Amino acid sequence: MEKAAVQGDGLLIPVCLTLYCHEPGLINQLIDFDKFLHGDEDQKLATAKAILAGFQTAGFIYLKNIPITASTRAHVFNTSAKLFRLPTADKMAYAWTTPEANRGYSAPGREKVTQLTDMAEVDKMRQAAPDIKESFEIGRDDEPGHPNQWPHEAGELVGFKRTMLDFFDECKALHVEVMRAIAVGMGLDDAGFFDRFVDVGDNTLRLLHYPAVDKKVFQINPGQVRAGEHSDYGSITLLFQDSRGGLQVKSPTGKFVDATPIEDTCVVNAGDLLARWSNDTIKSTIHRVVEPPHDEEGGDVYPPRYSIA
Ligand SMILES: O=C(O)CCC(=O)C(=O)O
Ligand SMILES: [Fe+2]
Repeated sequence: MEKAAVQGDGLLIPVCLTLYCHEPGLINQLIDFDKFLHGDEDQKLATAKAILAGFQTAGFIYLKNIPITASTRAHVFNTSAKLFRLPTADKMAYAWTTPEANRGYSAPGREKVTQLTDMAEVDKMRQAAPDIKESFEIGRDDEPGHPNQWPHEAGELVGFKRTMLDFFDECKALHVEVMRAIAVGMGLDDAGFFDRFVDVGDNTLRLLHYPAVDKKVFQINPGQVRAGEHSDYGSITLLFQDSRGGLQVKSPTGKFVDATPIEDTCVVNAGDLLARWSNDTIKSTIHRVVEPPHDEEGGDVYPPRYSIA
């Protein structure tokens, strides 16, 4: 679901991402996905075309009326928060291991998301402005040689695995449907053209927690981010974000614009693979997470942000 993110030990791993903005060339696409799934032929086609147009312009869209219910999403966010509440030592027992596996826990400071590929440059950037986040990656559960790092199910974490595997499956199904919309939008005869490339479920479910952070951190260091600028490496990313804000998308003019959270929507962005598949007619847009745009609570600290890619 998600470009290379660079782990603290110098390994490249996949990462992910999202938008909403008013910059020319970037879209304000809020698309009713139910019209693709259950509408008449005209609605299906119009919706598919809007989705494709969104990916060809901003590279980001918002979908509403997706089949994954609000209560499921709330439950998955709550379950994610429970995992991140574990003591660090417990989480480290499930530490992310290798890029091939791309599963498990990455503690704050370990992963630096960036477009840089020179490891010395990446290390310099990590020193100057580490990402202020922790993440937990889950892959398909039946991949030989790469077991998921399931946390011990006691206390608050009872049911974690079932919750995440069910959500993984729902996201996988939605992924296949969005790819079908792209195929229809492209005018391909076979709406299922992309199915065979995406239905194995080689996806990454990425739980993200951006801990509460002292506002001074951003004032002292103008380069400080919660997650560095990057493009995602895969076909598409489905991104669920809380209401905190901070996600930004790079416009064609090079300016970062806010991808403001919209309740009850899923942000979907195209990744590098889909850009390649489409001969770069679809855009894999650079995005990042910075301090929240609104300081609702006041005080010295920004509250945490949770998202799931
Ligand atoms: O947390 C977010 O909103 C963005 C996360 C992201 O872009 C990523 O993990 O690739
Ligand atoms: Fe991303």
